[in-house]
Amino acid sequence: QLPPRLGVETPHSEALIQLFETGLDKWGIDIFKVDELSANKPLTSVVYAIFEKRDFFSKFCIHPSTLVSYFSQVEQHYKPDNPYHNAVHAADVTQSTHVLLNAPSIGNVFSDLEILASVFACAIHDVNHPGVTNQFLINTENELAIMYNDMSVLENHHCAVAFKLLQNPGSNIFSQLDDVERRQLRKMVIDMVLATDMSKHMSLLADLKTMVETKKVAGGCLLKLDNYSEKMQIMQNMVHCADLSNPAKPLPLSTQWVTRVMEEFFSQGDREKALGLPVSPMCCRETANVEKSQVSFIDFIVHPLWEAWTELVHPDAEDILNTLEQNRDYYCELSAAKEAEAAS
Ligand SMILES: O[C@@H](CN1CCOCC1)Cn1nccc1-c1ccc(OC(F)F)c(OC2CCCC2)c1
Ligand SMILES: [Zn+2]
Repeated sequence: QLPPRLGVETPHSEALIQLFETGLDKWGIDIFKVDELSANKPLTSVVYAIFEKRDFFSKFCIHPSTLVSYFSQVEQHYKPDNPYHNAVHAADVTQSTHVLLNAPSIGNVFSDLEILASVFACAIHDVNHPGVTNQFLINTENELAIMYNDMSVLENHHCAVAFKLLQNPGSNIFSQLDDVERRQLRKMVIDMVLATDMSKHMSLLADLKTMVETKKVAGGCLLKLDNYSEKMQIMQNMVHCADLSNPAKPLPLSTQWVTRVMEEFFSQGDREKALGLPVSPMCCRETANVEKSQVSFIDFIVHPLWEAWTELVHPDAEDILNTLEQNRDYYCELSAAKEAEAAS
């Protein structure tokens, strides 16, 4: 028999259905409201809603109860005590990518399997995140760093946990794919999740800029890119853009993410101090300048990435870039005001 609507038991199912009706395809849905209305199952409900909207249940012969069984386990493996790297972030990145995939200029570029892989990769991309950085795991010789030889430690772990959960009985949502499709999907997911490692950011962005310069466009649509590598570059950058989309969301959402990420960074700083380790940049709650850090994060990392993406899908992401620039100015003014106050 069918699981509850949207795959989650909640007293607010009607309101949640309403919210998805109006907001699922919109940049700026209140994902924190989704968290509340889904009784803290934002990931399962967002994935269920996207699979329904994209008709994935029938396209890939996935039984709704299998989807609920698998993503409930994935959701449980996101640590709810993490202020930032929790299931709400996963739901946010997944829904953001769902919106990016709807850009007209991307329309016919990706196959259903590639779209399935992208949505799945987002949903699991930070699963079981410990709330500390790769550098912290390496510096403390954490078992995960030993396991993955200090290479993309978190990202390898997220992938491995996600695929291990698929093997649980009644949870393999890909059981009806043929072997070729399943192998292709697994490779695409691994390539996308490993590309969310911030140490890959500069090379990913360089490739995106090269592609934009040589962009093959006909009639405003990106041409069907035949080779895997070019297509994967776009998918990796799309997921990376969604992962770094907090500053490009409406300000009330963006400020909540800043508070959350700083809380997570500060608790890492507290742990580093307690361990006698040097405190990582922006992790010291006594000295960090939150607003200034956001301005440089946007100027040096987020804006260059979104500028390149906006050019690639021109003009579909103009509003997103504008929001990013407005938010940047907000943090800049806040930072200046803080400085002026400190000087007075
Ligand atoms: O840590 C970031 C990459 N580092 C690379 C080295 O330079 C500083 C930035 C990306 N990252 N990785 C995991 C979470 C986040 C991350 C996600 C949303 C962030 O801000 C906001 F949008 F919520 C965010 O802000 C930090 C704190 C102040 C500036 C950067 C960080
Ligand atoms: Zn993430």
